[in-house]
Order: sequence, then structure tokens, then C-alpha cells
Amino acid sequence: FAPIVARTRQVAPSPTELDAHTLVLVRHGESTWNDLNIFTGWADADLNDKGKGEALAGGKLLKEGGYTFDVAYTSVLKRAIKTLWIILEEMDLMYIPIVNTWRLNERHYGGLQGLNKQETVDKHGKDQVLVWRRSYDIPPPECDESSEHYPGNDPRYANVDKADLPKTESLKLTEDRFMPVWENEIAPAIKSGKKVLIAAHGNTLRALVKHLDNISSETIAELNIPTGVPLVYELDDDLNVIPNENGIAPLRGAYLGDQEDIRARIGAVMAQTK
Ligand SMILES: O=C(O)[C@@H](CO)OP(=O)(O)O
Repeated sequence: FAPIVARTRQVAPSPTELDAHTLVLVRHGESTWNDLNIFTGWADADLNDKGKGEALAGGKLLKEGGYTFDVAYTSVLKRAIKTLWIILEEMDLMYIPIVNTWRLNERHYGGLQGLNKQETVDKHGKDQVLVWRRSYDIPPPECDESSEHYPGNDPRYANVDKADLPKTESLKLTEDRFMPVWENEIAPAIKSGKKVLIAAHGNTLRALVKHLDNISSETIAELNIPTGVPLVYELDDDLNVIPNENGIAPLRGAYLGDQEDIRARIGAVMAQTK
């Protein structure tokens, strides 16, 4: 596949210049279902060639910026896992431990999984679909237990308590199931001095930055995260964000790369339902 050439300069501060904890977040590169504009959620859509190129470009930016990592966290979905693998290979860091957790999965899209986003707008109206996509605490309709999209039918979740497996999730429910792994594993790892990379999904990362940047439930509705772009946070010892002047509000961490291009890519995520 063709790497997307990084015509970019590094904008976040060099990690060596700051006495702080560096945390890097990256949403997976474009998937086949992103390209087809299909609600994905916990469906295991693969990266497409563009997505692989985005992941490679993200890895190059991190390498050029002098970043390094001690441990990486990702979901149990291949678009995030492969994004992580591509980045770690590019950075020559394939030896670091990778923790895969279902708690980092994309938000479960319930009965919308597998449906085309624009066709769903045509059927239910733009406002309703925007509520399902971006409201904080209103989940989409549930999928039923006979559905291929019900995680209870997927062997990869055999070890998860059925009561914890969603049939749909709002951003709030996504946050509720993600936060335990943040509080119990990731935050302690960062505090102990480990440099952490998280390769995850649009809505799990929205839940995380909502927490890191104290973003309100109203403001988070407006926030979209582009695919494959490293988002760098510097955190103090209590894991409060040290604001970066290049942060695109309400984020106080900064995306690595060409800021104009990144803003255009954020707009494209928003425009998936018109
Ligand atoms: O389909 C999905 O699972 C997500 C991420 O691709 O979409 P949206 O941005 O609409 O929440």
C-alpha cells in the first residue's frame, strides 16, 4: 500500500523538553466500513489501504518526533490492532507489551451496526441520527440477542460476564465501561513512569479526552476525532493535562502533523451524515 506522505512538521513539544508524562492516543486508520459509510461499532471491519497508509504516516510522525513507548493498549478489533502493529513496526518497537481489552472497543452501535449512515438519515432524519451518533447519553436502538452483532454470540467475548456485554451504547455507557481499565491499569502505568500509546476508536477516544480535558456533555457532541493522527498529551504527576498551545479546542493535547489537513479530516468525520 502507498504510505501517505507526511508533508508535515511536528507541532507538539518534544517529550524530552518537558518533565511530564507523555500519553499518545491514536484512532485507527480508515476501515473498509468507514469508507462505505457504515455504522461499525463492535463489527470487526478491517483497515483498507488508505487506513494502512494513515497508520504508517502516524508511525513516521511519532518516530520523527522522537517519541517512544513502554506499553501499548488497544481493543480486540482488528482495525485498531493493525493500526498499532503498523505504528510499532515503523517505530521499531514491536517488542513492547500490547494489552488488548474489549473495554477499549468502539462504542457498540446496537441496531444501527451494519447500516449505511446516509440511508439511516434518509429513513430517520438528520436530527435523530445526530442524536444517536453524538448525544452524550441517548443510545441507539438495541440489537437483539439473535443478531450477529450481539457480542454474546462472539467467541472473543466468551470470558466477559454476559451482564457486561452491551446490546447498544451511548457515549456515556462507553465511558462507563472504558473508565475501569483507565483507572485500574492505564493511569497507574502512566503514573509509574511508563510511556503509553493507546490505539483505539473514535468514540472510546472521545470518552477518554472528555475525561482528560474536562469536556462537558454538550461540548463533547461537537467533537470528532480523525483517523490515524497521533494526539499527544503531556500530563503532570496527577495526570492533569499540561495544555499545548496547538491544541484544537476543547482539546488541550495536540495532534501531530499538518494542522490544516487535520482540521479538514475532522470536518469529514462530522460530514458522514448530512
Ligand atoms: O461507525 C462507527 O462505529 C463510528 C466510528 O467510525 O462512527 P461515528 O463516527 O458515526 O460514531
